[in-house]
Amino acid sequence: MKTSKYFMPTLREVSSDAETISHQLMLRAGLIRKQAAGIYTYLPLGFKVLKKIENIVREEMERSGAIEILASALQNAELWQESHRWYEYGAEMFRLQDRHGRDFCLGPTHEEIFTDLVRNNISSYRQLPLNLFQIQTKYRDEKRPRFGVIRSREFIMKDAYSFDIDEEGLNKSYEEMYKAYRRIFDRCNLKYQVVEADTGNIGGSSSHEFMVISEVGEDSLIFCDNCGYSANVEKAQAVDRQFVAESIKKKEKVYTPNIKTIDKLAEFLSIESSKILKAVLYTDEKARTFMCLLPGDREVNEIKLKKLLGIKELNLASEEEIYKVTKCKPGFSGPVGINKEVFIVADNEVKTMTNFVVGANEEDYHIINVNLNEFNVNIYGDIKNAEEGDNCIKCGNKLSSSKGIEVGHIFKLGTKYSKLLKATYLDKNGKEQPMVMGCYGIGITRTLAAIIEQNNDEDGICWPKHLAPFEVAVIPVNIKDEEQANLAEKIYEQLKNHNIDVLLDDRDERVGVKFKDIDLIGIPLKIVIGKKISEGQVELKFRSGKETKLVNIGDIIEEVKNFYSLT
Ligand SMILES: O=C(C[C@@H]1CCCCN1)Cn1cnc2cc(Cl)c(F)cc2c1=O
Ligand SMILES: [Mg+2]
Repeated sequence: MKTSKYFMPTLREVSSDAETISHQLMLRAGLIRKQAAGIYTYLPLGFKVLKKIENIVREEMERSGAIEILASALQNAELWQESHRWYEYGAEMFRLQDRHGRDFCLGPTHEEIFTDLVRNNISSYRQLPLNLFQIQTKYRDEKRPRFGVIRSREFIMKDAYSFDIDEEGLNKSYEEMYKAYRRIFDRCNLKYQVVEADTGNIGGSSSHEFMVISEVGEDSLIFCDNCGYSANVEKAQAVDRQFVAESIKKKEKVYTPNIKTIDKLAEFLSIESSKILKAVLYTDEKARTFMCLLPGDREVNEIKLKKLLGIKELNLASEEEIYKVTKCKPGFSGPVGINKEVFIVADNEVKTMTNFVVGANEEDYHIINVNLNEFNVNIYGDIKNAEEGDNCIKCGNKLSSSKGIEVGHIFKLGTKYSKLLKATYLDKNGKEQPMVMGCYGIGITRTLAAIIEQNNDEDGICWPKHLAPFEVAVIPVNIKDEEQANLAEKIYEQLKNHNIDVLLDDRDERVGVKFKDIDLIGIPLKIVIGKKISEGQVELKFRSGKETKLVNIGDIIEEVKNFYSLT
């Protein structure tokens, strides 16, 4: 390919709404262009790398025995009504009607579609296990698309669905996918962590997420360097602290004028925030208001709370709802003296708290030296976020935390969809059984961005060699110099004849501009044709490490093949 005939519109600057380095570089290097909020066009360079990632995914999925299909993006509502999910998802689902007024959605995921396909075409245990996958565009109307293609409203996903006769079969399929995912992300040169994850409302028993370690990641992961325990903070557990028991002190109401936050209260009373009992009021889908209690230095984990109480909708109580329970405005809520009817859930760590501070349910007042006999907790449980510095639930070692970008998520679904959609098979006794399913997703476009997040420097993208949009860039220092231009053309042709994916930068630009562009788009190897031509030599410049090497013209093919270890 020659830059004079190519389409790679590079930019020097990008608008400030590109907050992450991958978003900035994908725009500047001419990989994508924004069509609308959360909707992108992939230009030639971006498309080429996308295809390389897809091929890695395809190869490893097929190696695991999965079979590729391509399902429709348009999905008929009937299937989502059968699975009761048509009304479960609200604004996030892109819905539309066809010319006959029939309801459709643009597929955000394909559990229903794949289950319907298999129930209509598989009927015997002899035809299982089966793992079907696709690489297809997904549509989700994210409330806040951000970070370029990392959280977009239209994205490319590899999604796979496995069908087995029983739990044991599912465990084997799940294990195969787990190994395939490791091979895929290893081949993408990604530094990632596999974490135990929440299954969300997709159902199923357990799931793992593949998290690319990155400060711009929206997910928080907790892990133990010692024993390898790692989990999304949504699900991560830590050892409950046992507070030192003190002898009971005299309870006392104290004036705390306008002190409404834990930190201000701890400072005002010169105590640790863990000596304060934090009370957070929530409402559920039945509009019941209930109170959560945790040590003041803990945060509520709403996913754990919902699971513990079996709640579908959880919202922070409004000022009115708080007033109804505490007869007070927010900031002074506490469990002492409220109506016995109000349901109280407390984190396990509250069990060992003594002489703690609570809101007095009176404006500008708190009560110190309160103890557990002053109120009734309906249920104790783990409703807190595990944090860095907590003790590992598995080995007791100190836990670490980092941010992650979720690039893969695999689920043991069980029989949720096969029961709802009657995807059954006849077992060897001729008895009808529901298939046991798993589902497995990789964000292809998100993986592209994650690779850039982890592979860049001040000059631009530093692709892992085998993922770069071109393998070599041939750059004559001065295209007007006949000898340089001819040699560049010759080298370009020679490389093409050896199946090297080469870009000839034949633009009439200063060499510095060419170097800047080629380094921005991250081509791993530049062959520079300049003054050394008189000694029959050219300069190889390597993108990562920025080293330079003079080679004889006759050795170029050898050198390039060595660099790509193609020999
Ligand atoms: O997609 C999954 C689970 C797995 C992930 C891997 C590949 C197969 N599906 C979970 N999920 C996420 N967002 C959604 C958004 C909408 Cl609007 C929807 F209608 C459904 C879903 C939905 O089900
Ligand atoms: Mg997920």
